[in-house]
Amino acid sequence: MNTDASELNRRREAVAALGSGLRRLTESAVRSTADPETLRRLADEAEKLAADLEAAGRRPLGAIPELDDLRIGQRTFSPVTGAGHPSAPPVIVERNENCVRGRFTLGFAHEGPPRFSHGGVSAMILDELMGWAARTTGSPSMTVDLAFSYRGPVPLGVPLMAEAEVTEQDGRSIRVEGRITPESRPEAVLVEASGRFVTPEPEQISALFPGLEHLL
Ligand SMILES: CCCCCCCC(=O)SCCNC(=O)CCNC(=O)[C@H](O)C(C)(C)COP(=O)(O)OP(=O)(O)OC[C@H]1O[C@@H](n2cnc3c(N)ncnc32)[C@H](O)[C@@H]1OP(=O)(O)O
Repeated sequence: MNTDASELNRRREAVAALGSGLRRLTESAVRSTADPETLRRLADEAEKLAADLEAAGRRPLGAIPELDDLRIGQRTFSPVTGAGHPSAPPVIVERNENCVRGRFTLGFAHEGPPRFSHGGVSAMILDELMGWAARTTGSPSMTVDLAFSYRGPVPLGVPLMAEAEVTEQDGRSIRVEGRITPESRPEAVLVEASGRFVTPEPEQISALFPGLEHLL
């Protein structure tokens, strides 16, 4: 496959375009009040679309898309930040020295209590952003312990912000704090998180991610 910069850009834009269309479809599907005949017809069309995509080529389990950069946490098909993922908000991340900030808006696809986000969605967003913050230390790491305090419901359809920063590093262990707030009121913390990330030993990395060591 041709992987020069312009070809990668064309692919990046096309992946984002498909992701955007699928997000609109997902949002429409979970809001739909259509009659059963319409739903069945659209279900058949969805099966055909899926078959076309499958026939056009699929990556095997464990293969890293060429658009990804694992060293900074960038995953094209991440369920949190991936422009190509059908249910990612997607969170748009800015990296700073030892902290990261993500901006996003949640929709019906992320609903838990009526009008508010599912608690697991908030947890998933914080886990990912805190992982990006841990990566600012320069070492790859994995979440081993993560605790959340839900202080207020997270509204759908409102611009939100997630922030995470490294608070301590001791050998392989990295402590990270995170929070979700409305973008317009950063002082109003809705979800708070505290976690620990551990850098696997080189032999653990080889056992867990064979062949990918040079990408981590
Ligand atoms: C390499 C990067 C790839 C990209 C990752 C993307 C981010 C993710 O999505 S991570 C996914 C979710 N997380 C996981 O699946 C991790 C599962 N856990 C593991 O595989 C292992 O715990 C692993 C490999 C990280 C570390 O294993 P191992 O080296 O045997 O741990 P171990 O020696 O027992 O513990 C290391 C330290 O962490 C602590 N620790 C381990 N597990 C926990 C835990 N659950 N809670 C609190 N502390 C823990 C230990 O107490 C120890 O601390 P200390 O050094 O102070 O004694």
